[in-house]
Parts: sequence; C-alpha cells; structure tokens
Amino acid sequence: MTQRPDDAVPSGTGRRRALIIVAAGSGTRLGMGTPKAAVTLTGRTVLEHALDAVTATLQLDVLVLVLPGDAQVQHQLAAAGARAAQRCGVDIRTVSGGETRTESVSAGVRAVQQYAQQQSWTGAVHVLIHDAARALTPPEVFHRVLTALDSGAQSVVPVVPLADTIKRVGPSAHVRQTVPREDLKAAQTPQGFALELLERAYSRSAQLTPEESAALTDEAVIVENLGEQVAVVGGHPHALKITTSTDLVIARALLAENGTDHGAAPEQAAGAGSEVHAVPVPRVGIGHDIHAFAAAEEATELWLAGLHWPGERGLAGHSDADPVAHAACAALFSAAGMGDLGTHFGADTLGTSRAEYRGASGTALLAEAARIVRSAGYQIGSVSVQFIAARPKFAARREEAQQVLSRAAGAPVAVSATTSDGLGFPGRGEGIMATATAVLY
Ligand SMILES: Nc1ccn([C@@H]2O[C@H](COP(=O)(O)OP(=O)(O)OP(=O)(O)O)[C@@H](O)[C@H]2O)c(=O)n1
Ligand SMILES: C[C@](O)(CO)[C@H](O)COP(=O)(O)O
Repeated sequence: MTQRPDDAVPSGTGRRRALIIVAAGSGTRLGMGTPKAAVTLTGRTVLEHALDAVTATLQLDVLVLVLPGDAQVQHQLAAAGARAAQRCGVDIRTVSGGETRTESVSAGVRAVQQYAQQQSWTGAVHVLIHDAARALTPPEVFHRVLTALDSGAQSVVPVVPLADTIKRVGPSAHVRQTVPREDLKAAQTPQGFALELLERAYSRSAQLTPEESAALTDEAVIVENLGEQVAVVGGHPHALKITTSTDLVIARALLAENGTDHGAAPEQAAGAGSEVHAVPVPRVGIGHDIHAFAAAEEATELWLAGLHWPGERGLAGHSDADPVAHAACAALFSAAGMGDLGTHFGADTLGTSRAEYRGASGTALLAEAARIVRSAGYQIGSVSVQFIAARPKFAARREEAQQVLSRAAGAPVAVSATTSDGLGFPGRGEGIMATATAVLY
C-alpha cells in the first residue's frame, strides 16, 4: 500500500489530530430554504460529501461537527457524521454553531479543547478547520496541510491563484485601483493550526468589536493578527466553496466527472478527464450464517432464501432462522464496515436490541440492512449467497428466491446451493450454512 505523506510521521511522537467541520451556516446565498450542509447533491447531503474525503483518507483522533441549531436538521446531519465516524473508527463530537462562522469555529475549538482534556492529551495537537461548504475538497489538500503541520508549521492555509483581474471599487461605483494580483491568492480550507496557537488567537479575538470580528473571514487572519507566520500550501479548484446556485451546478458536474456521483453508471463514473477519485472503488463484504435444524418433536417450519418450504424440517433460531437472508445482511454490513447482525439487530441474532425486529422475517431484516447501508451513503451493487445443505432441493425455486430477496434488498441477489457430499454438519443433516458476498460502491 502506498504510504501517505501524513502517515510518514513515526508513531509515538504524541501528535494528535482533530478535524472541525463547520456546517452551521444557513445557506442564504444558495437560497434553498434549508441549511446548506443539508442540501442534497446527487442524492447525498453537502455534509456527507464533505465527510467522504475525511473518512476515506485521514488519520484522525477526533472529528468535531459544528451543526445548525434546527433540531431536525441537526439530528439528520449528526447521524450522517456518526456513520462516517464509525466507518473510519474516529471519535466524534457534535456541537451547535453560532450566528457567525467565527462563532461556529470557536464552538468547535472549545469542543476540541474539552476532548483533549477528557483524554488527558499531552504534546502537540493539530487542528484542521474545514468548511462543509467545500464539500468536494480532494484528500490531497488535507494531506498537504497535515504534512506542513507535521513538518513544523504552526498555521497553514491552502491557496489557489486568482483567475480574474481584481479592482478596488469605491462607494461611487467607480474603480479606485486595479490591484496587482501576482501575489494575491484565494484562501481555502482545511486550514491547519497547532491547538495552542489557535487558543491564543481566539482568546485575543474575543476582545474585538463586532465590526472587527466581522472582518475575520477565516481562521488564518486571526493568527496573522497575532503577528504569527501563516504558511501556504497548494489548494485545489475542486475545493470551491459552494455558495451560490451556480456553484451547485459546478459541484454536480464535478461529481459526475470524477465518478463520485453515486447515481452515475460505472462507465460514466470513470469517464475521461477524471483526475481526482477517478475510479470509484467498490467495497466487498462477506457474511456467514449457520442454523441447526430444530428438534424433530418441534413443529417448526422451514424458511430458507426468503421462501417457505412446506413439509421440510425447520431450523432453530429466534427469528425465522433463514441463514441465506441473514448471511446476505451480514455481507452488506461487512462491505460497509458497519459490523454485523448483532451490531444492528441484537447480539442473540435478531431481536433483543430493536424490539420491532424481534422475530422478524429474513426478508424484513434484509430490507432493513439494505436501508442502513444506503443511509450510510452506499449503493448496493449485488449480493451473492451460497448455502450448503442436503435438503431441500433448491434448483426449482431458485428464480423465485432470487426475486424475493432482490426485492427486499432493492438490488440483485443471486442464490445458489450445494451439498457437502455427506461431510460435516450439513452432510449429517444437522443444520444449514450460508455464505454471502456483497459489493457496495
Ligand atoms: N454561522 C455560521 C456560518 C457559516 N458556517 C459554515 O462556514 C462555512 C462557510 O460559510 P458560507 O459558505 O458562507 O455558508 P453560509 O453561512 O451557510 O452561507 P450564506 O452566507 O450564504 O448564508 C460553511 O460550511 C458554513 O456551514 C457556520 O458553521 N456557521
Ligand atoms: C474560510 C473561507 O472559506 C476561506 O476562504 C471563507 O473565508 C469563508 O467565507 P464566508 O464568509 O463564510 O462565506
């Protein structure tokens, strides 16, 4: 595996990393009537897109999300954050933002300070502050900022050159000056800081007048005002801040071009001109399930591959004990990196932790498993299950089973069967074992 630059820091340096994503803005200029982070872009929220780069590539200790005050929106966005954090095994904290971006960032910095205290961190803490609105920022920009911090910079900003001629315009709508642009750059995010410097900067900025405060349009300026140096690294045109409806159009086009449009067909997704995230990498999962046959004296019905099998001996279990459907669920969770059946439905296979799924059919569980992985941002490519059993004879009902399970999953589910030539527990007629694979993208 290629080593990323920011992984090159030897472990044991004690360096900790926090990422604050500010997502509490109202999105007035976008004018969609909903906070910008919750606006959907090819079926996923702006915040979910912003979380992609993070969860795919960064080595973090904690992720802090600064969210809008609206309870419903906050709940929705916090859930997306929790799923992303779970996917990459990072601690997460969510806090409400303030009236201005500076207040929101400040709430995020306080959350990092609290977390650092709770964890008794000593040594350097690097904090990245990122706009959710820069949802398509490629991971390479994060890595450039982190590498600069790891190399000793205390404050780092990604920048891009300006494309336009810049005019200073007076109140009478006349040009006062054409500003030489050679050394002018547009600042992007994530901006990176040593926590200690950020704390000093924010305690100083707390003393500013509201007018002075309004001039603080990013974090780096607060550090600059302390007289400290701010290093720059290259930003990226895709890190544009989605601010107006035109930016939304550009963002959609970039997603389609780069193959991160989850609605796009694979051949479109890998289309020409892609340079960042060029090929969507599918995720493969595996799942097993085994159920023993119920005791002969128990009048248990057999449910297998989503079908009822009259006259066949049933399997023992808390639910309908359908190992094919259960293995399919496990493969979906595995592909998403979201645990297993026990994680989502209860440790004793189905039912203790979510009362509504106690005793649920295999197809109901499969439908719910599919919903869970989709709400974590995945599309289901396909699921394939094979079970090992001497009985029942499956071939005649394969098509029917595939239809039932595919309908439940909302994606193609293929089922096949084999015997074990009389060997092992399936061969002795003690139970049925199913193994499934799933592909998500
Ligand atoms: N009170 C605020 C204002 C902004 N932001 C965040 O700061 C980033 C950059 O802000 P901007 O693009 O200006 O977002 P909005 O404030 O939502 O936009 P508008 O000014 O059009 O309302 C966004 O991720 C936004 O969610 C925030 O967390 N809290
Ligand atoms: C922080 C920032 O993204 C850097 O360009 C920008 O300043 C945020 O601006 P806004 O005032 O929140 O629109």
